[in-house]
Amino acid sequence: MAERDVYYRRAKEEGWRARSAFKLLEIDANFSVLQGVQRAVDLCAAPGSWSQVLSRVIYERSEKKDDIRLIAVDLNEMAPLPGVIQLQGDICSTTTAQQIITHFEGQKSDIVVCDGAPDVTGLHDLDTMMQSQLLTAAILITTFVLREGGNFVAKIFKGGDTSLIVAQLELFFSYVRIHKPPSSRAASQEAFVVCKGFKLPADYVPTMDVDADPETLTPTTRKLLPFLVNGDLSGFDPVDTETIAI
Ligand SMILES: C[S@@+](CC[C@H](N)C(=O)[O-])C[C@H]1O[C@@H](n2cnc3c(N)ncnc32)[C@H](O)[C@@H]1O
Repeated sequence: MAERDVYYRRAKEEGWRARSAFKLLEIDANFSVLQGVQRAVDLCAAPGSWSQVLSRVIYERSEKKDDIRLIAVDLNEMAPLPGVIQLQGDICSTTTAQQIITHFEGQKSDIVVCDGAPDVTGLHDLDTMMQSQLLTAAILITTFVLREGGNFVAKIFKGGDTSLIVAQLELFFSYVRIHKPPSSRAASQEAFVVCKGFKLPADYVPTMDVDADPETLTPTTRKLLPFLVNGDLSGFDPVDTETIAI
């Protein structure tokens, strides 16, 4: 039986909505990203197998079950899951970031995960570019909603500018790894970034407004935003890079 069928069958047997559940379970088994998590944001969540994993693992491990908050966001509607607040929206929109914050009642999340994938065209470069736009949106939302020290897991397409993605994430996380779980099909260009130890650089003020008037941004945000959005390093020099090191 082909490898993918094993995961597909196991997903059916164990009640997961998609075989993707095993990817997050395997990432957690390797990196303990769900340890101690009470609040979680699942970006690009439909049909909901990662939300199921978050819900099951967090409820199983938590001693303060009343204090658990899980938010799932997707463009598409998703069948309800007990204990999961659902937002139907675009992760590239400022409104989505604001709605997440509202649902957490001012508190921040312990983890943000994003398994987002654009509609694949089969054109490798285009697919990789659209995927990295989703990843950028996920990083920008994360700068609003993740607590200091929190974790981030997101899908990437390998073969894009992986080193640029890692450089972007290292601005915000003390630990960044690229990982391909065994349940991710070998032929797929998909992999995951696993990041821990979130910290906003000093003077970085979160924004989703990638076209913001530079004059309205703090100096650090003004320098980092072009880099985050399109990898433009022209605003950097070695001194600047040291200044923003976290
Ligand atoms: C691979 S599926 C996610 C599977 C999910 N992690 C699970 O385990 O069930 C990718 C999802 O990304 C969503 N998506 C793509 N672009 C999006 C965007 N801009 N905003 C929100 N969701 C998006 C799609 O609607 C799709 O449901």
